[in-house]
Amino acid sequence: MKILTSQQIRYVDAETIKREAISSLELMKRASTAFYNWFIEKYSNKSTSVLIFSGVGNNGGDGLFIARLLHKSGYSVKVCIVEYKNQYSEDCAHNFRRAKAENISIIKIYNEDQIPDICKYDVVIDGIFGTGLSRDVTGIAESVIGKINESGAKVISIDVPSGLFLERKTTFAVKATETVTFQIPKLALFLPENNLFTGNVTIIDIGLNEQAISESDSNIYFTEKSEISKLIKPLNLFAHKGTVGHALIVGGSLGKCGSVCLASRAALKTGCGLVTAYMPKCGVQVIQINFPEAMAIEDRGERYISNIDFEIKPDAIGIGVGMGQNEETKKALHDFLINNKVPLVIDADGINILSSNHNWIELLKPDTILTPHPGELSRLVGGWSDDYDKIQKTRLFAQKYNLIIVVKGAYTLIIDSENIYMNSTGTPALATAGSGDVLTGIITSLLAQGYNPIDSAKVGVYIHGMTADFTTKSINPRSFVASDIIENIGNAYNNLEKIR
Ligand SMILES: NC(=O)C1=CN([C@@H]2O[C@H](COP(=O)(O)OP(=O)(O)OC[C@H]3O[C@@H](n4cnc5c(N)ncnc54)[C@H](OP(=O)(O)O)[C@@H]3O)[C@@H](O)[C@H]2O)[C@@H](O)CC1
Ligand SMILES: Nc1ncnc2c1ncn2[C@@H]1O[C@H](COP(=O)(O)OP(=O)(O)O)[C@@H](O)[C@H]1O
Ligand SMILES: [K+]
Repeated sequence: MKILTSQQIRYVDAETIKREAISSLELMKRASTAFYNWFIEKYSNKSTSVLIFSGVGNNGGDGLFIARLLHKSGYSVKVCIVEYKNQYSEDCAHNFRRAKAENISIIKIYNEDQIPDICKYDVVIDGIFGTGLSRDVTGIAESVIGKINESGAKVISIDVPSGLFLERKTTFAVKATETVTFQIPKLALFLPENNLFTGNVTIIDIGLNEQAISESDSNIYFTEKSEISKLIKPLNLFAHKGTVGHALIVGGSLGKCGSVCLASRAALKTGCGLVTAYMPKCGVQVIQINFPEAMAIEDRGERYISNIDFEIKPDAIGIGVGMGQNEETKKALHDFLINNKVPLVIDADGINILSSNHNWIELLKPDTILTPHPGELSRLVGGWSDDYDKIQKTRLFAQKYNLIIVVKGAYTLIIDSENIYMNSTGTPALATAGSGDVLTGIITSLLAQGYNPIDSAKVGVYIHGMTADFTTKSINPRSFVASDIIENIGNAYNNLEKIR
């Protein structure tokens, strides 16, 4: 699904009205009804008291329409119009008149003293500003947003938290508990630094014209299940272990050999036919005892890798997990990169070694996948001033070296020289030791099975996140560990295959 800018959203809005021959009011009705349906499912008790703050644009129009729907179905509703200017949008003015005629309690707010006691209400709905925000919030809107944030009330924002900029850093906005956004994912809703404003984000369909969305020129995508599902390769009836890919995992050092075990096990559980672990001597017994399905090759180093040398012919290699940064290991990585021709995933210390030897990055073949967490990324591309700057720096880095960078975290970003894919699966349960090692194993396995590098990254990150999504009820997220990801890879495949 494409992630669009506010300007593109306006275009899709206008094109939907034109191509489907509906009025703008009808589109507002669709959006408000979709919000209302979401709301009544979550707050089915009609004694819930609702305070709605509406602006004078179409976001405010939605707020008023929602007020009418809630009032009609028996909820106790009060509306405060935050009149930051006296020129209402046509559809907002229409709904204002209708709401008044329907005897909904409405007040206009021009100064702070008029703001009601927000804490008295069970839920606040925020419809002050939407995607039309064009400058910093000041005046009465600023005061109201300040009061909402101080109140500690449960706040649901319509489309976007009021005050959130879609294309640049936000410093002041409604701090929503939930944001219910209309159909098109907006980049700003999924950036770590905006989580304070957005709370939990839900995307709801409002019937915008799909053709108009697909015509919009965007190279940022929000990954969807249906798209990932189509990428999964079918199994061949005559497959044998030699035809479905051989993954090699290179890593480990004394005390960190578990990382290679996790990555290797994840690789095999993702479906490649063979896995070999390349480890220092101290790791070989560890993996052979813990994971008999894997083969192992011993490096000549006792405690760390000192010379990467093997005769097997793997289809993909994942390197770096638990590897450490001993000088001999660094040289071993350098020599390996000079000679390697096999599709490659680099993680953890592999990335750290490259960060401290920047000219080695040029040794990487096009479409090599790097999987940094935020700390590793900042060493690799340099620091950033905000999330937009982080994305821009990573994009330029990916373009310069022709690489695929998997920026790990909630809503992991997969950035190559042309596109950005934002992952939509996963929960904080994944913030656990070894979770990244498992991801390296999954992506390496997909590469070994013949998926192209960008699909390997997209599918791998998606499956990894799905394992946490499934288990929120069966495993409390606090006690979810990396092995639980591995155990649920099969369930993730089942789920993806179900919708094909
Ligand atoms: N996606 C869709 O297809 C659909 C979208 N819909 C809804 O429409 C919403 C977008 O509506 P919108 O364009 O009317 O913008 P919105 O944010 O309500 O207000 C803009 C007004 O605020 C003003 N203004 C801006 N910044 C300001 C500031 N700092 N301080 C003071 N004023 C400021 C600005 O004035 P101007 O910049 O022109 O001076 C303008 O008057 C969208 O979020 C969704 O809820 C659905 O109804 C239907 C389907
Ligand atoms: N809050 C979160 N929501 C979704 N995914 C997360 C969250 N926190 C971490 N993850 C995922 O968990 C993995 C953690 O990787 P990493 O930090 O390298 O772990 P480790 O070094 O312990 O293996 C990444 O894939 C990341 O995207
Ligand atoms: K809003």
